[in-house]
Amino acid sequence: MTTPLNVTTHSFSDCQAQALALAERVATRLRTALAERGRAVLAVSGGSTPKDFFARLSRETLDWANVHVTLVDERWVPETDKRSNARLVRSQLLQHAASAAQFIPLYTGDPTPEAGLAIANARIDALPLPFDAVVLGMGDDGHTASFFPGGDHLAEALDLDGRARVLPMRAPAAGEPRITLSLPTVLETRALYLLVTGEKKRDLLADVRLGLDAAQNYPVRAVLAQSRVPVAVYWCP
Ligand SMILES: O=C(O)[C@H](O)[C@@H](O)[C@H](O)[C@H](O)COP(=O)(O)O
Repeated sequence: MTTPLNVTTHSFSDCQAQALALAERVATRLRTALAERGRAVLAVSGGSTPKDFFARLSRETLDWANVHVTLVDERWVPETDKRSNARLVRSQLLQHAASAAQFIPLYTGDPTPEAGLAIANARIDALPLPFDAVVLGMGDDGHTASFFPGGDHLAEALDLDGRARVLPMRAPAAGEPRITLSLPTVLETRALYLLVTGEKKRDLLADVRLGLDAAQNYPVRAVLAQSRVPVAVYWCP
């Protein structure tokens, strides 16, 4: 029995075309927000996939000084660490025109995400939500954000009625302790994008759509099967 998904998929023959198309789409979303509300709010994910997207988006001409940029999730490391998503965003996205954006990191410098949770929650609470765009990635294990299989706060993070905006997350496949927006906060957006590459991730998404038993526990399924906001998947080989 297939899973009714709130998803449209945009497939590209090459990943530069994918990156450019998403950058143009997100830039349009930001320009609309700036025109209508005088400000825009963007949340992006880390990992290796978004580098080309970030490079393209960083060159888009718009009023970046009135754009708030934050992270969907973060590895609990300082920005001096190569694993830092804040480091990735500062070096790949907040360059060129986008260097003027207001960046709100999640890492607080506290020894653990649990210790930094109140500050991180306050930072997200202070944003003029809803987001205008949220860009997710996905791992080969079906995680997205830091919603990892076996995560210690996974059930709470995926609770659509949950009240926490940000949660700590420790999981076997997560590497460092993480901090992540909760699913209801990820879904508090005018537009939601899932940026994925490669056949393995394409097939994983197909398994979710087909409702295969193996896919039932992929955390990304919670994002694809919800009915609050449509998901636009951007895929390239
Ligand atoms: O902190 C992170 O790693 C991300 O936020 C995470 O959710 C990422 O999007 C996936 O792990 C995909 O990572 P790749 O793009 O490296 O495959």
